[in-house]
Amino acid sequence: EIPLQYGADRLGKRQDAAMQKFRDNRLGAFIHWGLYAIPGGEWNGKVYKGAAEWLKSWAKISSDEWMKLMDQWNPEKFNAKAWAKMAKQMGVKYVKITTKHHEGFCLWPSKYSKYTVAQTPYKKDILGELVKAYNDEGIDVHFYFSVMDWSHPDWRYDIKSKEDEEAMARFFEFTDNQLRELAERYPTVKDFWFDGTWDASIKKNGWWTAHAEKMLKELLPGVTINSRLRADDYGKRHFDSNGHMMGDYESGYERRLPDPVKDLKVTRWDWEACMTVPENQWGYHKDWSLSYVKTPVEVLERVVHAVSMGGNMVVNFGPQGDGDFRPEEKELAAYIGSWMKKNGECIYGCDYAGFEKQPWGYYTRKGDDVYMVVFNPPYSRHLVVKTPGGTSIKAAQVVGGKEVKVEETARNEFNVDVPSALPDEPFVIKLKIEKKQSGKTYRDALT
Ligand SMILES: Cc1ccc([C@@H]2N[C@@H](C)[C@@H](O)[C@H]2O)cc1
Repeated sequence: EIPLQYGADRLGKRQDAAMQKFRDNRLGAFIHWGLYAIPGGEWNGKVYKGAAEWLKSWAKISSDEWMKLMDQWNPEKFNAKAWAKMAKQMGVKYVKITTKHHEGFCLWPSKYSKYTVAQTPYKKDILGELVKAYNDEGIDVHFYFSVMDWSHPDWRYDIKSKEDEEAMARFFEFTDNQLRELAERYPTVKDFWFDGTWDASIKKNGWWTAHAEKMLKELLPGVTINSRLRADDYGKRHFDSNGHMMGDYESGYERRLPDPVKDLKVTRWDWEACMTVPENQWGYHKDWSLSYVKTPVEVLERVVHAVSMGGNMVVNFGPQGDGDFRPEEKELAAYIGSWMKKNGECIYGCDYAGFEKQPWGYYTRKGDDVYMVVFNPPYSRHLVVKTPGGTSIKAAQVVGGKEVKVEETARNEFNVDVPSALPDEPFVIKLKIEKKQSGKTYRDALT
């Protein structure tokens, strides 16, 4: 192995209680909320199709011009308790909030920046209100933090001169101050999810990324940190030059998921995916007709897909500038929540089952219970299950419903019956499995 000073701090999954809670949570929500929610993708009468939280970039707006939006920041419909109720009803166990996105506007009254809620007509500490409201509902709070800060004069994309080096030194001190401030003001925060760390200016300073993780873990024992923060001695990100994951969970699955057959390697480490409901909108965009908007079932399938491979899924919400949510997002939260109320046991605390993927859907597992989450019931009305060697199925029951017939059809192969009255939404069958060789003998073909 290559000797590294700023490579992975640990091999294998963290086994402490805080990480187990991160893992057991499984379903989270992202909140992308900032000045970009005010224009909602439109500038000077032109609607930009790109991600709304990047409007400043698409419309080539100067920071001075962009920050004038602060004078309009007064979300009169914002109600932290209502947001927390919506999250509770959706069944999310944690919420990741953009404390500061690339634009540099802070949802908390940071004393290190003049671009914060304190300098807006709203004045109050939005982040503080949200942390309290979510925590009061028993929901963990995670902080999204963009290292790249378009508003800061010392931010550099690359380091090509002594001045750049000196500027970035000041920038890292500014960032350390903000991170320490967040940790000290909101000590119940459970995770920092870093973004905006792909530029050369960060890759050439792997030492700082290791320092930032170490500093937060000293301030908040148990806190989890995403792999996206980290760059090693050679600028390698997420996984160091020896192939070991940095941080506590992989955070590369943004708007994409590992393949359930080809990418089983991800079951060896912790990982968390995040997704948008439109094709690519994190912040509020006023016109969702510009791209495909996933249906609630399509969102649900991605949640189950992630959990079936031992990962978490964070579903994104982009609140409006007035502090309310668009109807599509309220409906999505309600649908997911009603499904979780009936079937959440196949998500929360569940992991990869180690069964071969089948076309009808996904497996998840909790101890000896294996769940079949069915999205595509077959015309045969038989759900084929291929069990690992020495494993057999003792019983099968629809969650919230009746037993279904299980029949052994070949070595380590079973037919589990689809319920006679086919449910009108994805349904879950709970299997009782047992370590048992089959009583039957099977001959393989001679070919
Ligand atoms: C090219 C690109 C840069 C940044 C992003 C940010 N990461 C997501 C989690 C959002 O915050 C998006 O603005 C997305 C794509």
